[in-house]
Order: sequence, then structure tokens, then C-alpha cells
Amino acid sequence: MAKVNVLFADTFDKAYQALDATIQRRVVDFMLKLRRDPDARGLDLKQPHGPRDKRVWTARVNDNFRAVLWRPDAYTFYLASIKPHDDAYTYAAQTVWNVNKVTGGVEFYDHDAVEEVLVRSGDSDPSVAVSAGLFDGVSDTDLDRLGIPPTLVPVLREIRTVDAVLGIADYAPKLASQVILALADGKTTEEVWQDIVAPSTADEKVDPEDAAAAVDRPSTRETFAVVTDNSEELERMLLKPMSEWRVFLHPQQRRLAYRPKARPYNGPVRVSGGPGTGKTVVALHRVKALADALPASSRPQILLTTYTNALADLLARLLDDLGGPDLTAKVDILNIDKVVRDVLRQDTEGQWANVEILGDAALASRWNEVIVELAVDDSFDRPFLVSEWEQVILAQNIRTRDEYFAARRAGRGRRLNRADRAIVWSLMQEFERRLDRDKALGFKQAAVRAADIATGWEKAARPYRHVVIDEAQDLHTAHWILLRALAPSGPDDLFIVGDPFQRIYNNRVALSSLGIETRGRSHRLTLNYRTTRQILKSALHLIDPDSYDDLDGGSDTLRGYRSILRGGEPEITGYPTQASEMAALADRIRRWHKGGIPLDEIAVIARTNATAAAAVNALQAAGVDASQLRSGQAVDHETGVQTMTMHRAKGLEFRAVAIVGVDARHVPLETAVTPEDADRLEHQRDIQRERSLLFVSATRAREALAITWSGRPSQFLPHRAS
Ligand SMILES: Nc1ncnc2c1ncn2[C@@H]1O[C@H](COP(=O)(O)OP(=O)(O)OP(=O)(O)O)[C@@H](O)[C@H]1O
Repeated sequence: MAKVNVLFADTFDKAYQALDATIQRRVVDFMLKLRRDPDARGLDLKQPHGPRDKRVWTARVNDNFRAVLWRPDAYTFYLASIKPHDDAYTYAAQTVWNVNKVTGGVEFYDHDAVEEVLVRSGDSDPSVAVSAGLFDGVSDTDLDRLGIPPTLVPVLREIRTVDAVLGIADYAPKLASQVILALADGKTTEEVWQDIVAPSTADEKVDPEDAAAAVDRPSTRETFAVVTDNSEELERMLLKPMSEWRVFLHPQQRRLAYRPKARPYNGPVRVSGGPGTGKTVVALHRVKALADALPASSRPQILLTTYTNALADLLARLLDDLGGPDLTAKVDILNIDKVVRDVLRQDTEGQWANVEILGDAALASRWNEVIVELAVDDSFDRPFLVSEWEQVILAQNIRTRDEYFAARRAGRGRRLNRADRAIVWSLMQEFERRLDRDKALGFKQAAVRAADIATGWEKAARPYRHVVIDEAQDLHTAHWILLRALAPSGPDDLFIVGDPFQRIYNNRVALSSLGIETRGRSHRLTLNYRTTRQILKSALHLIDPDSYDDLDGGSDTLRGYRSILRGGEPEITGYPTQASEMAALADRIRRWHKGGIPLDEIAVIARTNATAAAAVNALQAAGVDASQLRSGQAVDHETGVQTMTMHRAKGLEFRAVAIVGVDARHVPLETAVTPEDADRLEHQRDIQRERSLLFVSATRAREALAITWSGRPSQFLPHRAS
């Protein structure tokens, strides 16, 4: 018998999750049976009356339930849903299927449901429909070129209202939904082609009659997952809630992660994209693809790293979700500081194995000591010295006075003459001498030493074959040199994922200058899976999208960044006092909770620990369960509303987010911004970083967002705050 292909749609998965456990078991048996012998009698394949597509069937799962499927040829089955007997026949008759001419992907939709949207919105009522069609300016040829299924074109011609567009986007196939939303938003057909359609087009010429050839296309797999012969794996795919990211990838996500083995990446790859575009998802799937291709070995050959400990823990949990222990056994998942620490530990001959690594607070008090004891005047304050140390001395691994005098200080706003340099160098030298004396290092300094050690290793001694990096925008130059040295240069060596718009630490690099060449291997994701269109729009108002550089000295853009999710408008509100702001916060949270959002799916985010603590106190006093999530601490779902700083919120997501204390003193935080007259460039960068913090915070929200303040509003919200 020829190979049987059985695939199930994301809608099938949802219908499955609504069934009770005994029927779920029957469903898995049914799927496996269909795969083994599609002509088995018990399957009872029958066609509905008057179908829109003659290749649609229903099949028996048990006496009460039937599956709805498309059988374009004898051996190919696409499962759409599972429904009670009569509903299954009705639904089967209504569905329209096709292989998309542009993407080559199989897609389907419920045509009757789409027509009902037009009736409900009044758009199809001839007595009302006097206004112009919303898509009159787009020709049939263009709609065809943009991958709109032919049967949807007449429907689009009837649309007159935005309500109808939104309703139809809920039912249309994925690509068509994105295209019509973007056209309705006023994007030109060329923009829609470039930003939405082109990344999903098929690699080869598409034969719309050949549904079997479509099975493996990335755009088919955006909606359909392949049924394998492993019942456990199948149950895992169907069962886990929120599992979509594990199974249904955007064509671009799939192409990036599951590159054919025969065509490895010929060097480092860089993937960028706005918040919520599934960068972490791509990194996790990339790890899986690399791991699947590796033979079992005694120690992990893949390093998956990110900036903070909390994010590394999150990655470990997600990777386990994706592939279980077979996968995680092949991967070291470490935050960047642990990577540094691991390398230093291997320096058993040298002086670094047992060194103490100091955090920012400990370093700050040492700087203060040096300044008080040595500085002749106050022309170089601690913020200046810290950034000079990190951005110049450590970034260029400068060890001598001569090297410092010859150093490039590009990007540093304050010019230093020779006399200035002499003073700064003497302060630096003394600062480092004291650390040496105490056998201590700062975190970034530790990274420099670790990079020195690792770059000295023979190629064969490099511990990993593949390094996958998430949240790359926040790594320091020394981290990059270190990571570069951990895997030998070669195919599939580095996979780098990050978003410059979310840079919240003061590190910036040009990767190519560090021997990490990603030119020709840089990709950008644009479809947001997390956040509603309404929230995204508000979040985008918080930043200036034209002023962000990428990791390679170029500029990054959010062009094409979009969502197809829908929800309410964010609330952006000021209050006279902090007490009234907090009282409103408690009310808002009660409202969200009453609306069905569990407390632990609600986050309160503030710029400082103090404001976060004030929010926790106010909520507790108002009888709302809340706790503060500290840095390094994992989310505890037992403790009610999760309250945290903007830094801690990075990489997380919640159904509802309230950002509090967004006033003129705290956002941007006065103490975190270099005065403009002290250093204009540094000032601009600080402001941008503060903006990014607010942007990161707002984009953690999936369904509901509130931004509030008391007193004078933040300068980042001026036009709405008035
Ligand atoms: N193909 C997909 N199908 C369904 N959900 C997805 C898909 N890709 C990503 N998601 C979901 O979208 C959300 C954001 O994904 P992810 O965290 O990977 O994005 P990100 O780009 O790393 O975000 P950020 O930079 O804001 O931290 C998650 O809930 C994830 O499960």
C-alpha cells in the first residue's frame, strides 16, 4: 500500500481538548487506525449531502462523534474537526478546501460561517449596502497574487464595514486573514506582498491539484500536524493546553528552525523580530532540530543560553514541553553568567577557578571608595566610570595604559583629552587592582576573562557543536567573544535570536567586528502571536521605531509587525495620587478576575522595586492576593497577582498587565538617565533604553493592558496623557 498521510488541523486539536477522556482515547485510536488502514470498514467513511467540496468526508469515531476530513486522494487525509454526528455532517458540507496557489499550503474554512458574518454585519444587505466596498481599490488579480482563495474573493467584494473584516478574519484561512486585515488597515498591495505573503511563498512551483505534495510544505504545517504512529506522542501533541507553539509553526518559523540537514546554515544565523513574534519558539525548535540530528553522546553538544537565570529556567521548562527528557539530555541550558562561571572553573591551573563574582551593588560601593579616595575633583562620576569601564575597557579587553590611550571611544558622548585619559586610567587601574587583591571580578569582567580562556582552547577542546542564543540584544561584547569560542566555526555553529527594540541593558555590539558574520543569514519575524492588535498599537506608540540599531551596526525596523488577535482597547489613565491609582488598580484587577482571568495570569509591572512593593501592599490591603516576583525568582502560581519590575518582566507573558507608576519621575527613571549636558549620546541611549523597558512591559500583555500614573505623566505618553 502507498504511504498514507494523515494530518490534523489546529481546529481538530481544539475540538479534541473539549471532549472527555474516554472519547479522547477513542479519537487517538481512530487516528492511528486511519493511518494504518484508511479503508478499514469500522471507519465508515461517508460524504455529506450537498458538500461545497466533493472530497470532504466524515468518519466514525464512536456512535456519537464523527470526524470531518478532506480526502483529496486515496491516501491523503486532512482532519478538520470532530463533532457530534449531525453537526459533523453539517460542518463537512460547509467547508471549502484548497491548496493555496501562492504558498502551496493546504487551507480550509467554513464558507457558511463567513457568509453569516456578512449578514450579521449588514454588509450583504442590498438595501443598506450603498457605500463603497472596502476592497474596491484592490483588483481581483492582486487578491489572487496575495493568496486569497478564489471562493473568498466574491465575499470580500461585499465587505463594507470594518466589523465585517474583523468577523471574516476570524474564519478565513491564516494567510487570508492577515492579508485582509492589513489591506483594511490601509497597507498597499505591495507592502502586503512584501511583509506578509512573500515570507510564506512556496519554494517550488505549486500544483494546486497535488494535495499529497503539499503535506510537507511549511505553510501546510502552519495549520496541520502530521499523525505519526506513536500514540504517546500523538496524545502529547493533542492534549497539552497552549500547545500550539509546539506543533503549528508559521512557515517562516518552520523554515528557520527545521532547515533540511542536507543544507545546513553555512555559519551564524540571526533572527530578529518584535515582541511576541515567536523568537523563543524558533530558538527552541532550532534546538530540537539540531538535537534530532545528533547521535547520543555522553555530554550535551548544544548550548542554549539567554541573559538571566529566570529566563534560562523558563527555556528549560519549555524545551522539556517540546521534547521531554530525550531532548533536554542533549542540551545545556544556562544563563550567560553561568556559562562564564563554567568556563572560569575550568581554569584550574590559573587564578580564576575560585574567583568571587560581584554584582552591580557590590561594584558600585567599590567604585565609590575609589572615587572618594583618589579622584581629585568630581569631573568623573560613578555612572561615567562604570560605562567607560564596561563599554571601552572591558569591551576592548584593555589591560595597559598605552592600550587605553590608543583605544577607540566611538559611541561615547564625552570626549577625553590626554590629561582626562590619564586620570580615568588611574582610577580604572586602582579599581581593578582592588578587585584583583580580593580575588573578585565583576560579571562583565568575568566574561572577558572567560573569553580569554576559551579563545585559547584548541578547536577539538571546544565544548559544544551548536550554540543557540536567546535575548541576544542584551549581551556584552565579551559574552559574544566567549560564545563564539565555545563552538568551532562551521555549519550550524551559532543561532542568534534577539530584538533590539527590547534592549534594556547597556550593551551594544557589531557582531561582524567580533568574527560573527550573519550577512545573508539574517531573518526577521513579524507576526505577533501574543498580543492583541489594540495592545500592539498602543505599545508601538511608546517607542520611536526608526531609531534602533540591529546587532550589526545597521538599523532594525518593525515593518510588517502585526497581530491578528482581537481584544479591548488598553486603558491609559492618570490619577491625582498614588493612593487613588492603587485603589483603581485593585478595582481593575477584580474586574479582570471576574471576567475570567485567574489572578496568577495578571501582572502588575513597575519601574522600581519600591513601586512594585507599594502595589503589593495596596493590593493585599484591598484583599487581593498578590506577591512580588524578585529577580532570579521563578513565577509561583500559588501567590496570586504577580508584581514585578520592568526588568523582571522581560520574556514573560500574562493574560492581563497593569503597568503602574508611569509618571514623569519614574519613567524614564531620573537616576537611570545621564544628564544631557554631561553626555548627550549616553543620555539619548539611556532614554531609549527606558522607552524599551516600557515597550517590553506593555508587550507582555496578551488580552488586557492598563497603563496608569499619578501626578505628572511620563514623557513617553504625552499625547494621550493630556
Ligand atoms: N507558531 C505559533 N503558534 C502559536 N503560538 C505561538 C507560535 N509562536 C509563538 N507563539 C506564542 O506566542 C507567544 C510569544 O512567543 P515567544 O515568547 O517565542 O516570542 P518572542 O518573540 O520570544 O517574545 P519576546 O521577545 O516578547 O519575549 C508565546 O505565547 C508563544 O507560545
